[in-house]
Amino acid sequence: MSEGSTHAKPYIRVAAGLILKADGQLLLGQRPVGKPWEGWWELPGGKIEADETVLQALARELHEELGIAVTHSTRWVTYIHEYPKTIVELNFCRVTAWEGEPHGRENQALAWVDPTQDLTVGPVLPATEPPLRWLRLPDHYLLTQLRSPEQLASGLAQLEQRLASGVRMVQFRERDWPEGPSADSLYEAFCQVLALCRRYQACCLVNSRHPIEWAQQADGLHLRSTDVPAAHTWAQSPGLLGVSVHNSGQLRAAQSLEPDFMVLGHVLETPSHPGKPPLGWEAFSQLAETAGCPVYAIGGQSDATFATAQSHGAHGIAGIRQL
Ligand SMILES: Nc1nc2c([nH]c(=O)n2[C@H]2C[C@H](O)[C@@H](COP(=O)(O)OP(=O)(O)OP(=O)(O)O)O2)c(=O)[nH]1
Repeated sequence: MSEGSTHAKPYIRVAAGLILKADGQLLLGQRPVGKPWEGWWELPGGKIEADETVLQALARELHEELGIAVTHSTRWVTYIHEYPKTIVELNFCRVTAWEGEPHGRENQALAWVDPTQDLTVGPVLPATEPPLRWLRLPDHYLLTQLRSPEQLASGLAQLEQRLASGVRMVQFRERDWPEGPSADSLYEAFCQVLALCRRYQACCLVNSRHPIEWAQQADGLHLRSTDVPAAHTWAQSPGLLGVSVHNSGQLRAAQSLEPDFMVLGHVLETPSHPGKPPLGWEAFSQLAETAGCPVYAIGGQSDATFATAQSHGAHGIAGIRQL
């Protein structure tokens, strides 16, 4: 190393809370005078001490900064951001229950904002922008299963039922369509699915087994893990990008595409992967922690597993049957 060359940047581990009211409002705080980035808005939280877990640090920081006692929090996304002088590992956690009314105990201003709209405060720290974007992702991700022209009408009726009961993100994926994944008859079915999604203001992503042009007509592309290497050579398609992964190698490869989210599984036994051993929740949470973006759990998921999925770091659940 030549004289005067820079030393490695300090690596700071931070726990930051997405404090969410039941109506979706999110709490932001303004960095107080005297701190780096003073006046910028951020998620409440702070540095993790050596002997603390992420959730312990979060609870301590939120008590110190806001005077609240956290009663329910889950890990969400761990995201690494490089600033000019530091590298920050942000352990974003969702906080959905607490005691006390948050108030700035460090002279910081606070604001409840609607994360689905343009922010009424600003600017937010650069590393705080991704989680605000990710919060817009619905927590249920439904995969279609129309199967065949004969079963199309009943498949569409089932899809409409799921949309009517609140599903807001759909992946068009037909593995068994008898005429193949690019057939004209399937394109017609896809157009009907897209129209249904539009009617319910749900977004529709198209699986990469189907023609890329279909994804361009919809709201984004969902890549199979086997299509990740080829995706580097494709022109970037607009909209959301989701990627399916099953192990750490695939997860690393998917990261290079900087997707909006990943789908990881199968977590539990599922009829679509008979005889293949499931990942289980521990492996799921260890892998999800390294993804750097929201992760949906897939495989045996239903409302009965939703809380377990979130307590293992999932953004939400994905599936065909029970969503
Ligand atoms: N709390 C929080 N920190 C964030 C966010 N986004 C982001 O880049 N950071 C960065 C800014 C800082 O470099 C670091 C947090 O450090 P900090 O200085 O606030 O930590 P702290 O509360 O423990 O402060 P101190 O002990 O140094 O006074 O993480 C965010 O949304 N919330």
